[in-house]
Amino acid sequence: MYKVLVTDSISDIGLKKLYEHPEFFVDKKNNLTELELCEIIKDYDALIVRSQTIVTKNLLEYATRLRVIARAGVGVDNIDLDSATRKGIIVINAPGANTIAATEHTLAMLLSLARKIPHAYQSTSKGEWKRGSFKGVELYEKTLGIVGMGKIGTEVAKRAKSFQMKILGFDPYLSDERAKKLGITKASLDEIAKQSDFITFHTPLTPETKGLVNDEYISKMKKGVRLVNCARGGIIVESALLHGLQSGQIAGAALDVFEQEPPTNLDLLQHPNIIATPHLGASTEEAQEKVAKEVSEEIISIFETNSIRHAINMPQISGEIQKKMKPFLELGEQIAQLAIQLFKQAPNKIDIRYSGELIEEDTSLLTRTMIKGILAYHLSDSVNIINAFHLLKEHGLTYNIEKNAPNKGFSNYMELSLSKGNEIVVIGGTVLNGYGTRIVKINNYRIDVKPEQHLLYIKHEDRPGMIGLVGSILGDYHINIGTMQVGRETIGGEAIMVLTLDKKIDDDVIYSLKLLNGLEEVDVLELSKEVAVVENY
Ligand SMILES: NC(=O)c1ccc[n+]([C@@H]2O[C@H](COP(=O)([O-])OP(=O)(O)OC[C@H]3O[C@@H](n4cnc5c(N)ncnc54)[C@H](O)[C@@H]3O)[C@@H](O)[C@H]2O)c1
Ligand SMILES: O=C(O)[C@H](O)COP(=O)(O)O
Repeated sequence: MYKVLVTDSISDIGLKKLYEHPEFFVDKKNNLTELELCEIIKDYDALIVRSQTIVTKNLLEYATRLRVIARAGVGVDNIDLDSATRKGIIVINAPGANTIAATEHTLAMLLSLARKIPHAYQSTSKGEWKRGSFKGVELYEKTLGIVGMGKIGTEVAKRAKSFQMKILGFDPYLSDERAKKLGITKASLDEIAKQSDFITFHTPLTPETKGLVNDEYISKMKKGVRLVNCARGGIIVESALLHGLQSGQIAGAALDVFEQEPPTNLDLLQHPNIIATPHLGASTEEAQEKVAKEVSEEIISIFETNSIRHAINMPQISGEIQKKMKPFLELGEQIAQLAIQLFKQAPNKIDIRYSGELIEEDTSLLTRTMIKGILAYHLSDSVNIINAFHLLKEHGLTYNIEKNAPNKGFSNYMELSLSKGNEIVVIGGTVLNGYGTRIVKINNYRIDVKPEQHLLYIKHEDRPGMIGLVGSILGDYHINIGTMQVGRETIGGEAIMVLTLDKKIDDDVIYSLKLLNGLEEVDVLELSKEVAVVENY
C-alpha cells in the first residue's frame, strides 16, 4: 500500500483515482506547520502540494520513504528541488492544467485595472454613487507588452487580440515564425517598456527575472503604463512599483502574486491604484480538478509502471523516443551492471561511447540509466535516475561522453569503460533488430552474449580442454549451461569464457572452478532488470 499525503487544498474530485485505487491510501492534512510535517513525512511515499506547503531541505531529511513530490500546479519554487534531486525524489507538476485559469485571471485583472472595477464596487457597495470617480481607459487599440510567451503568455495574447490590442511579446524562445503565426510583434524588453500601455508578466521566477521590474526598468516605461503580474512575486520589485505609482509614472498595477505571501506591504496594497488578489490565478473549479487529476494519474503510473510524464528534475523525453530507446535502456542497464561487477571497486572515471544510430538519438536518459546502474552497485537503493548525476559529483567521479566513437560494424553500439588508475574494465553492447540486446565486447575480447540473469565470467589460459573441464564441474553440481561464448586475443594466450546459467551458483562451485589449473579468474555476474521509463506526451 502506497501512502499519499495531501497538504494543501486539493480537489477531491481530482484525487478520485487515488482514493479509489486499492494500492493507495490518501491522507489529507491541511495547514500543518513544518515541524508537524517533519514528524509525519517519514510515513509517506508521495506528497501532493500546491504553492502553500514549503518543501524544505530540512523536511526532506525526514522523508525517508518519499519517492514523489507532486505539485498540483505549475510553479515549483516552494520545493527545494536540489535537495529532492539529491535524495532521488521525483518532482512532478501539472503544466498546462491551470493555463486557462491563469490566463482568464490575467484578462480579468487587465479589465479590472482598466475600468477600476474593484474600486467602483467597493464604493458602490458602501451605498455611494460616484460615477465621476471611476473613469477608466479602453483596451481597444492599446499596446500590450507580454513578457514571457509560454503557455499563459500565448493564451493571453490570443485573447487580448480579440480586444484589438497591439501585442508586443518578449521571450528568449519566441521565434519570428511563432510571433508571426500568433499575429504579434516580437520585441525587446526595452521596446516593450517604451511602447506598451499595459505590460503583463508570464515568466517563472529565475535569477534573470527576479527584480526584472526595478526602478531602472520602470523609468524606461511609457508614462501612465499599467502593469499586471499573475506570474510570480519578485518579478516586480514592490518598493520600485510603489515609487512608480507615487510618482505617476505607473497609472496602476494588478497583482495576484507578491514578494512575500501573504503580503505585508500595506503601503503598496492600500495604494489607490493597486488592485490585488490572493494568488487566485489557478483557483477555478476546472483547473483544480485538472491539476489534481493529472498528478493523481501520474503518481499511480510512477508506482505501478515506473513511468514518469512530467518530471521537473529529469530530462523530458517524448513518448516516441522513449519507445525507441527502450531496448537501449535495457542494454545500458545490463552493460552498467556487468561493468561494475567486473570492476569490483568504485571507479573514479566513467567513459561512455555511443556510435552508429545512437549518435542521432537523445541519449540523456540512457546515460543516466548507466550511471545509476554503476553507482547502485555500491550505493544500492539510494541511487535512481533522478539523483544519479548528483551522486556522481558528490562522490568525485568524472565522466565523459563520446558520441561519434568509431562504429564497430554494428548499426548501433555503446561502450562503457570504468577506470581507476591503471585498472580498467570495458563492456560493449549492441541491440540487434528483432533479437534484443547483446554484449559484444569485454575488455579486449570480442564475444556475442545474450545477457541473462545468471552469468559466469572466466578468464583462463587458452589451451585445449578448458571448456570441457569447466562444463564438467558445472555438470557435477547440476548447473545447466544456457549458452557459452569464448573469446581470445591470440592463440595460446589469455582467453575468456562467458556462460549463461539457469540458476545462481554457490560458493563451493566457484571454489571448485578456482582449483582448475590454467584458470585465472572466475566472476559470478548477476543482472537485475529494472529499467525506469520517462514519458512526456
Ligand atoms: N497566479 C497563478 O496562480 C499562476 C497560475 C499558473 C501559473 N503561474 C505562473 O505563471 C508563470 C508562467 O506559467 P506558464 O505555464 O506560462 O509557464 P511556461 O513555462 O509555459 O512559460 C514561461 C515562459 O517564460 C519564458 N521566460 C523565461 N525567462 C524569461 C525571461 N527572462 N524573459 C522573458 N521570458 C522568459 C520562458 O521561455 C517560457 O516561454 C509561471 O511563473 C507560473 O508559475 C501562476
Ligand atoms: O504555479 C502555479 O500553478 C500557480 O501559482 C498556482 O498556485 P496554487 O496552486 O497555489 O494556486
